[in-house]
Amino acid sequence: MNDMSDGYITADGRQIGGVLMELKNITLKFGGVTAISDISFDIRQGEIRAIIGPNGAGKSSMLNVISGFYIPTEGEVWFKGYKRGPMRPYQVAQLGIARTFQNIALFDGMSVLDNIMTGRLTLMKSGLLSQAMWWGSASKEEDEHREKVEKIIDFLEIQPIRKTPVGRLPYGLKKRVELARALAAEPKILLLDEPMAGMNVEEKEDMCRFILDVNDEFGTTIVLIEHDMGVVMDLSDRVVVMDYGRKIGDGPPDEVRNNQDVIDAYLGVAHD
Ligand SMILES: Nc1ncnc2c1ncn2[C@@H]1O[C@H](COP(=O)(O)OP(=O)(O)OP(=O)(O)O)[C@@H](O)[C@H]1O
Repeated sequence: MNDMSDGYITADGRQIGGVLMELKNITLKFGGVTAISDISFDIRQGEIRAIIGPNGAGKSSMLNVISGFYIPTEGEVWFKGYKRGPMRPYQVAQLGIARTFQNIALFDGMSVLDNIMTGRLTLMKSGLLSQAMWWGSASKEEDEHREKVEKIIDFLEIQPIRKTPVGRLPYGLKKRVELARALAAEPKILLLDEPMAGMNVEEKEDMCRFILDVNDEFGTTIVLIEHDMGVVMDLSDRVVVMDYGRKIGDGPPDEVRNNQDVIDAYLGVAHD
């Protein structure tokens, strides 16, 4: 990984593109608590970028800045070459940013298919009223949305449960449905907040495979927070390491793994 101006080639031969999002000198304060302190890094087209760090390091806060949910106290977020201002959630979705949550956020009483359909709401031109008035064209549009959703269902191998209410599914499958819903929005950047949390080994292996396949098949840029170090090191192209709201490492997994500050942070070495 030498000159990164136009991207780089990963160890497994994938082409990573130019900068998609740039976070410049981000500071985020909650009253007297500084959750993020003057952090800068970029996210490149097609990359799998991880954010790691001990509990309370500021990872979730950073994901919320990336998603546009939090406005940084200081610093700038640049996306596709434009400085981003405050945005409403639907504007975030329209920009092509989708996410999954640490605690699953699905509609338990609705089927898998209908839950995934909700991921396409921001892409739907026809509102409920116009669907009622112009059911002909609206249903054509709905057919197109269903077609896209069926492709995602095939891709994530959840055909057998497409009609099942989400509340009846085991944890690992719920997580997969959440991934499917996020993908239904056809995001440019997919944010995954601890996608493996609470999973058994087999479920983790499946989720790893799907994340890699999504990145490979759709070219989706992926940013993830994850506590399982093995998963992070296997999946990620580059890793940002946070500790006490600061950035203490940033680079490919092998580099980060050997960074003394990172080793100290994980071993709980006292700060000066
Ligand atoms: N909404 C909030 N109001 C006040 N303080 C907050 C808020 N959100 C986060 N913090 C504080 O900011 C710091 C960073 O929290 P954050 O949740 O971003 O860390 P994290 O690395 O994601 O932690 P974990 O791995 O435990 O989820 C912590 O000290 C936390 O208490």
